[in-house]
Amino acid sequence: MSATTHWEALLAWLHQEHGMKIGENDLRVECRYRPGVGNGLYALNVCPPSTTLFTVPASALLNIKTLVKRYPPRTPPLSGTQLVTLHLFLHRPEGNSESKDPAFGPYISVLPRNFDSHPLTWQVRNSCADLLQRLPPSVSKVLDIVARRFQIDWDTVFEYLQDHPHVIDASSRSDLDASVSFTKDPTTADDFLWAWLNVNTRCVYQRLKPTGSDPDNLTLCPVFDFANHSPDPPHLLPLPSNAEIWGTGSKRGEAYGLRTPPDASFEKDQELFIQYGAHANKTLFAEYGFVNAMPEGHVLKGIISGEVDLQDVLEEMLLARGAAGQWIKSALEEEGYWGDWTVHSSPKPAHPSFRLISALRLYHSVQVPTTSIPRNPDEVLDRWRDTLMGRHDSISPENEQAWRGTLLDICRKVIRRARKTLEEMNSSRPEQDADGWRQYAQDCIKTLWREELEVAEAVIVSVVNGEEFW
Ligand SMILES: C[S@@+](CC[C@H](N)C(=O)[O-])C[C@H]1O[C@@H](n2cnc3c(N)ncnc32)[C@H](O)[C@@H]1O
Repeated sequence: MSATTHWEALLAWLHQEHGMKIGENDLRVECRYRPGVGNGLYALNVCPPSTTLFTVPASALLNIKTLVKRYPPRTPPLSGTQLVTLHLFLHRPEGNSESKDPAFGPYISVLPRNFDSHPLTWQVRNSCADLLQRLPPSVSKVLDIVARRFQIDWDTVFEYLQDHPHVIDASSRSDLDASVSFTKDPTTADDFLWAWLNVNTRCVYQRLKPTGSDPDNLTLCPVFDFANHSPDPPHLLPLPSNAEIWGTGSKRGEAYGLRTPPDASFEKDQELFIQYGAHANKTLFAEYGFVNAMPEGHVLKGIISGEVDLQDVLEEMLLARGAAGQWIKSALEEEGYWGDWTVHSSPKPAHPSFRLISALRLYHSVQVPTTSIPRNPDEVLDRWRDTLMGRHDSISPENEQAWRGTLLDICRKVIRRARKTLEEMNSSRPEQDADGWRQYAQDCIKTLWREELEVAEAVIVSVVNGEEFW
């Protein structure tokens, strides 16, 4: 089936099976394909502010409410992510054919058929080492966290299938039999990964449970999940929810959809975006497999906001300080200042985060390069804590000068390694692949390094200009 036929089949299913209104005043968007980004949502006509673009009935959503009764219970229950992933896993389309799921088949059939270009796929399959090795350390770290989440969900669902092998009988696939619940072979893991990535890259927040922060408040919503991300407004907004307004959660789930914001209208044929949270590029890449576009120089000039996470650099520095480093690490952990040490290109001037400044202040509270613990630890810590609490602006002028100097060294190091990797990547030809995604992935990785380079350059300018940061 072509993309257009898939879209039409999806609309027919939403209308006929779920009673969704698809007249021109009820469905004001259409799915269209754009190379590099895939499918997206486009306005069929001019859309004034505060216009409902479409409403998908609750019964057509894939979430804990619509699925829980279909599967035997477990204690503790499968999470929303695990349940939706299990359902997709059991009804994955075979080859180029359609999903045979009698309940959600036409929806499952429009989902991406593979995630070869997603970095989690490389990590789980142990493939594309050339790309994985080129990731900035901070991106590898986020990817490891995503991979751990995937592994926990896969282990849990696998265990569930072992306890309930007859669940496999509900699968509409011809290639799944009960043996799946006994062997965790790579093909089965790959099927589960496909399902999990669909959930992780396409689920949206929907208030289903009484507590707003419940991790099961997520849903796969047809049509909605064609919306791509843009860091810049205007963004479409989810339809208001009664469950959210009353703070109650929703017994059977609610219809869901999108509307235009109160302060923006959209032209006919314009692509319509949502914002997948205010994520840094490293998170967008590890979770969703893409990065925000960054024209050269825009981060350096502060036109686009860039961020670098310096965890690996600081950890290396602390390791080199022996017992003193270990002592500093413990103090940072105890005060809740361990990690999340970042530098930013905007708002101007480019600057280190307060957490980074604080870590560097403590680092220099023990004379560098001394490797032994200070003789007056309480005194050292008290003076440092005064800066955390705002009782003092600094530990001392010498300490300020020292951490600013170290920040310059760190930025120079970041620039060196970014330049080196970019040069290597520019001089090596990417491996060819049939779908052409490798070039796209390489470009994303280069953007990640360029962000590191430009943020570090901008911070050097700030330090050299004597900017005060707080
Ligand atoms: C919710 S889906 C959006 C629809 C998707 N493009 C499709 O083809 O079905 C999220 C995925 O779309 C892609 N995507 C979203 N926003 C993007 C953007 N600004 N640039 C590139 N890819 C984007 C990423 O692959 C992401 O994992």
